[in-house]
Amino acid sequence: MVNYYTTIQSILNYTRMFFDILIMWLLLYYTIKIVRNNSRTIQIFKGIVLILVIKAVANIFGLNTVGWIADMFVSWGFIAVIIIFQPEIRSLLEKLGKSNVFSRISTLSGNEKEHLVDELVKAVMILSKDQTGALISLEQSHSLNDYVKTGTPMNSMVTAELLTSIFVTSTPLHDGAVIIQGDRLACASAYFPPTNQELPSRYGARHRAAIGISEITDSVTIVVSEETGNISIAEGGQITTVSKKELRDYLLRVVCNEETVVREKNTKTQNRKSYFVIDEPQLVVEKEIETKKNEKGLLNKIAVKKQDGGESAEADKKNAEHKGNLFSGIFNKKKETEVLADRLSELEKEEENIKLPKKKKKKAPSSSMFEEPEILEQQIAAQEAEKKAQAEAEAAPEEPVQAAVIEVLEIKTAQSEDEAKAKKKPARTRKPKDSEESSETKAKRSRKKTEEKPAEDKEAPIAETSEKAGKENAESPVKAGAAADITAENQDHSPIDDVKLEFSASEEVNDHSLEEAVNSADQEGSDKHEE
Ligand SMILES: Nc1ncnc2c1ncn2[C@@H]1O[C@H](COP(=O)(O)OP(=O)(O)OP(=O)(O)O)[C@@H](O)[C@H]1O
Repeated sequence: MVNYYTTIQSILNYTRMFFDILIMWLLLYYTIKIVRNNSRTIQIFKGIVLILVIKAVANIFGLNTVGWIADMFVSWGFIAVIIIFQPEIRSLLEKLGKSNVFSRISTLSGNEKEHLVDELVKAVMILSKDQTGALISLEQSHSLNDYVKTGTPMNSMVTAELLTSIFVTSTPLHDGAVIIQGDRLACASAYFPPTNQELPSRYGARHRAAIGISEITDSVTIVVSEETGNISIAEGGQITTVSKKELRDYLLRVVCNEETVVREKNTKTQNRKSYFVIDEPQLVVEKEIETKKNEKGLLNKIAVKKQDGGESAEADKKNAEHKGNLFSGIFNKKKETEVLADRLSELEKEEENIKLPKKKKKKAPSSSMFEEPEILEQQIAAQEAEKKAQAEAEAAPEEPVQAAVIEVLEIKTAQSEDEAKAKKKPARTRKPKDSEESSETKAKRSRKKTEEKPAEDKEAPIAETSEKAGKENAESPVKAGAAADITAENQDHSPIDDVKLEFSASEEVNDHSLEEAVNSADQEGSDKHEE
């Protein structure tokens, strides 16, 4: 009797020990998992380990003060860790609270599960082909009821027709996500909290939302890109671009819980992206982390049903090399892939029966549409001002000539009127000769002269001014000609002569009118100068 009692007692003790170790192991496992998935926690974990090492070293060598400080850190560190990891702890507890032991999906029969997978694959294939954006989340053990509330409740059977209709862009329900609970389409237009991870710019709001929901729940989210038609799966904060076949394999595993074969060979560590792997993983270089190829990540979970009879490792390797991506190596069963291919081609045929409405071609936005309205207004105003200035310049071609004359007058105002009168005669006699010359010839002559003769002390400002006027007006024969008149004569005559030439270009100018012109031009020049 005593023996029986002690045996039961020892069995109970062993059971207790077993559960004790199991719970501790689970705690350790999940702690390491949380630490490893978060770069912030890795840093903090390293810090804690460092303090423990310092404490041990201090104890060994009898460094009392260092040991005391390390002790303080350890005893208060517990509270610090709780404060620092508050968001992580909260989400962990939330997950525990919301997890169902029996998820809706697990209560479905085998046929129902397979039907669900087929309908999903068919819908995604159509949406991908049509490049219609979609976001479909499959509830697992963690309830998505909170997110169902954010959308439009539907509670209908999952069919490819319904799914594709929802995401047609002209429908009111297309914006947001569809949530599937079990084999029911719970809601459309649901809103998911987007991730805060730093992602490449090509991933927009839809992909962010998919990663976001996969971070806080154990749901599996399928994303169809509107831009590329690519299909991606988000799970556990990771997103992976998959092919149609890979999508089906993955869903079979997730929904039907088919026994899978995880690749066992090639256990060497290799660089793999932390959360992004596209069809050609070698092209992706962002945020690489060291992971084991055979570890149970998202990629490795995509495997096929286990069957009797094996295929040689060589064939598997060849297959992997042929496909050239991470998914390829995991398919161990040739027969199985053939069966899958058959089912896929069947689905493709069925998919052809569903036609989506033709998309309206959107007008590509011009770059100016993205600019600020104020900047746009400023640009328009500047353009108008430029046009106005051009129109004015065209309407008043003589203005530069007048300006040049005024400049000449300003420089030469010191010269006496008598001198000007004395030089009137030759100017008048020369006038017909000048007027005979074409304005272009004058311009050429003026430029030549200016180049040949460097301006003399007295004449320099005039020459410069004339040259400037000539250059400015080189494009316009009228302006150039007028400027040349002044330039040419400046070399031999006084500025008053030039003025006379200018103003008597087409008609006879008498002394009186010339004086008046000189005076008025002088007045105008001084006014402008004042301005
Ligand atoms: N937080 C969210 N929850 C649910 N759906 C969202 C959320 N954010 C965006 N979406 C959906 O994504 C659409 C916008 O996608 P966006 O073009 O920004 O994403 P994307 O990741 O660049 O994908 P695509 O390649 O399809 O363009 C929205 O019209 C909406 O339907």
